[in-house]
Amino acid sequence: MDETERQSADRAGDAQGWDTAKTLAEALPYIQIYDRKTVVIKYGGHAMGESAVAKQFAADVVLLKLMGVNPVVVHGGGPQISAMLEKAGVKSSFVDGLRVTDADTMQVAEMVLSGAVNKEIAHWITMAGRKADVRGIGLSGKDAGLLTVEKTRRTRKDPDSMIEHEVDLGFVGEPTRVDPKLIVRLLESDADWVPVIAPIGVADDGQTFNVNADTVAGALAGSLNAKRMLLLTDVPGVKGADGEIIRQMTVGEASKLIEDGVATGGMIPKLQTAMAAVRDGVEAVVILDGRRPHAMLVELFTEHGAGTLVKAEG
Ligand SMILES: Nc1ncnc2c1ncn2[C@@H]1O[C@H](COP(=O)(O)OP(=O)(O)O)[C@@H](O)[C@H]1O
Ligand SMILES: CC(=O)N[C@@H](CCC(=O)OP(=O)(O)O)C(=O)O
Repeated sequence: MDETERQSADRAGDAQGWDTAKTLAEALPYIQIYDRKTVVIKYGGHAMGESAVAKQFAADVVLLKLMGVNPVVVHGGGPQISAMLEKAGVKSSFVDGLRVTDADTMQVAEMVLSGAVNKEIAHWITMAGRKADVRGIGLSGKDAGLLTVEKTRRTRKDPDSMIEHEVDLGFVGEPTRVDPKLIVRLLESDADWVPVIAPIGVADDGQTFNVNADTVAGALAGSLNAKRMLLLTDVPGVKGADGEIIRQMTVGEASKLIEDGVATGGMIPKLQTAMAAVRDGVEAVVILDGRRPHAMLVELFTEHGAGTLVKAEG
């Protein structure tokens, strides 16, 4: 509290201040667990919603940084790409939650992801952290050779002939190599830098690819040996067959949800990413509602947690 606030505060009825202090004190064990640990945060396009919500997200990221966590933000922007494509009169379709990406779509996707969305999030982090010199740094998988990809292959069985044929997704890629040197340098620096990464990758021949943002977050979390990966989306967690949110599940249970068709659309790459990240050594992945103010803080710093946690078997 600064001096002006102190003068105007109603000191007699300040029970709220004591509650706040109690909450902070109770967070101490969790603050120590995450001290100087890397937490990869995937911020989905659906979670961004209105700018007030996104600004609140940026403020929470700054708070995490000042509490000693090393947040790395990977963002999506699916709905924002769709809106821009619609304006341009370009039709878009999805296969298993992945956008079929022709050359025109690729151009729009990169413009929206690396241009508009990336710079906006990095800027809001810088704005929210300016008094403490916390700075957002906007990058994409193209910068410093961060993300190498190869073309994603998908096959489908024709229901009549039962013959498998390839579905061409165009310029959709999946990570083959992550070179996290630049990110590690940024995190190790004494400066409070927060990397913000757009999900664009480059193939060995130099071609630019559109990559699902969950997949990028997972690959990066694995290569950084992150303590946690948080997937912020527009649902309170993963729903089971009964429609209830599942609080915790193993990698095997996550796989079964996809097999049984309980997880569909965008939830498929999310769960596949969570499973791969856990197998790569990320301690746990949490899928949670990014539209709810302070969801990340509830997950990391309270005993309740938020959303659905995916962890290894046993
Ligand atoms: N079992 C499930 N539990 C929760 N959400 C699910 C499930 N199956 C499919 N979904 C869908 O997945 C969506 C989240 O994925 P997506 O739209 O790609 O989000 P984002 O843009 O945040 O990455 C939810 O809004 C929901 O409609
Ligand atoms: C290949 C593919 O599907 N790429 C995504 C990239 C953005 C993304 O993943 O955004 P969300 O996290 O908001 O869904 C797309 O074009 O929509």
